[in-house]
Amino acid sequence: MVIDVVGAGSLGLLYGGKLQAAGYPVRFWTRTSEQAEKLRMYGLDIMEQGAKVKLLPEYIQAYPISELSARWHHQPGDWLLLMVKQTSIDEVLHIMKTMKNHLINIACFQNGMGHIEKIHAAMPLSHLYRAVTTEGAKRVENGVVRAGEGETWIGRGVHSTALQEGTKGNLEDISLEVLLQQAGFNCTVSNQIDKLIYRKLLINAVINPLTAIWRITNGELLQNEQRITVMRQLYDEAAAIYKANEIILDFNMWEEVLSVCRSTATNTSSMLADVMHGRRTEVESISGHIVSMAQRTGLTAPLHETMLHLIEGIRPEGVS
Ligand SMILES: NC(=O)C1=CN([C@@H]2O[C@H](COP(=O)(O)OP(=O)(O)OC[C@H]3O[C@@H](n4cnc5c(N)ncnc54)[C@H](OP(=O)(O)O)[C@@H]3O)[C@@H](O)[C@H]2O)C=CC1
Ligand SMILES: CC(C)(CO)C(=O)C(=O)O
Repeated sequence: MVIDVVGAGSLGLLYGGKLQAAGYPVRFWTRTSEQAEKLRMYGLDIMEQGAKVKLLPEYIQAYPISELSARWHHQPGDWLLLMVKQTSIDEVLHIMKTMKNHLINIACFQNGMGHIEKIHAAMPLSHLYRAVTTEGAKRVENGVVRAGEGETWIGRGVHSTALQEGTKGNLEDISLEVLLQQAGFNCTVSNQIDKLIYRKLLINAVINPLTAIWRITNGELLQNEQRITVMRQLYDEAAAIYKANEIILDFNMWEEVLSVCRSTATNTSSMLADVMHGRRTEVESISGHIVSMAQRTGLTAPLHETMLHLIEGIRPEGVS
């Protein structure tokens, strides 16, 4: 059993680190040789609930992504956990192009939408799984902090590679579920993964751009009426677009949005973190996706489109 973790950032280090700590061989694939070298030299600290687990350097397998294809052909992995951001998907797929004729079990953890179609086009023989998680991971010097223990759901969305009932895919679902459970994640296989993805998309589309524009934590969104009014307007616009696209969510989504703000009150949203570090954000796959969904059904999404332009407009200078 070999698990490849592509992208050794917050989520990659948390999942990869905990899988390795549970005894599964993990290979980390990093963007730079420097990060791979550092992991091999210092090991990896995983901090959760005030305790620290140290993965010793001699047990760490970390390599630059440029070596993925050659090493994978020499020793194929059983699972590939794709843990880069939406903004790095094209680059990673370009690097993986010599692996396109292989069947690889790929679990995709990205927030936002649009990546599965791209990955499917580039890796047509692979089995693609969507993963949604409410874990909170934060990369720190030589390690990662599990900021909030959440839930992880995995499944095959309707847009993923079609698999017939009873084929290997179902067994693979279970095996990844078990691996993640043994590593200490609250993980379930879901046959409603698309619903969960759309649920997360709506939450991200309301919370992320506003926290990034106002530079506030998720909890601070609820601290005055003006903020809640704009959140509600974004929510209502998205809800109408979901309805037109026949996406029915069973949950009371407005309550869910408020509840996520409360349960992650002290979080810096991922979009705010990206803006503050001058990185590209995932806004195109979040607000941009809501705009595309509106266009598909002859609607408009003026508020989400404005969010898209406001966030994209922060680059290239950034905001100090
Ligand atoms: N963090 C969290 O708690 C959660 C994150 N997510 C989602 O998970 C995804 C990953 O998020 P997160 O871990 O926070 O992001 P990070 O930015 O912390 O990690 C992404 C990692 O990918 C690396 N990377 C970029 N390009 C490449 C490449 N070409 N090859 C290999 N590695 C590459 C980056 O390297 P470098 O640093 O060198 O640029 C970085 O280490 C996002 O879509 C996010 O929305 C979902 C739920 C929770
Ligand atoms: C749920 C939320 C808003 C938590 O911070 C998130 O997913 C993000 O920051 O991207």
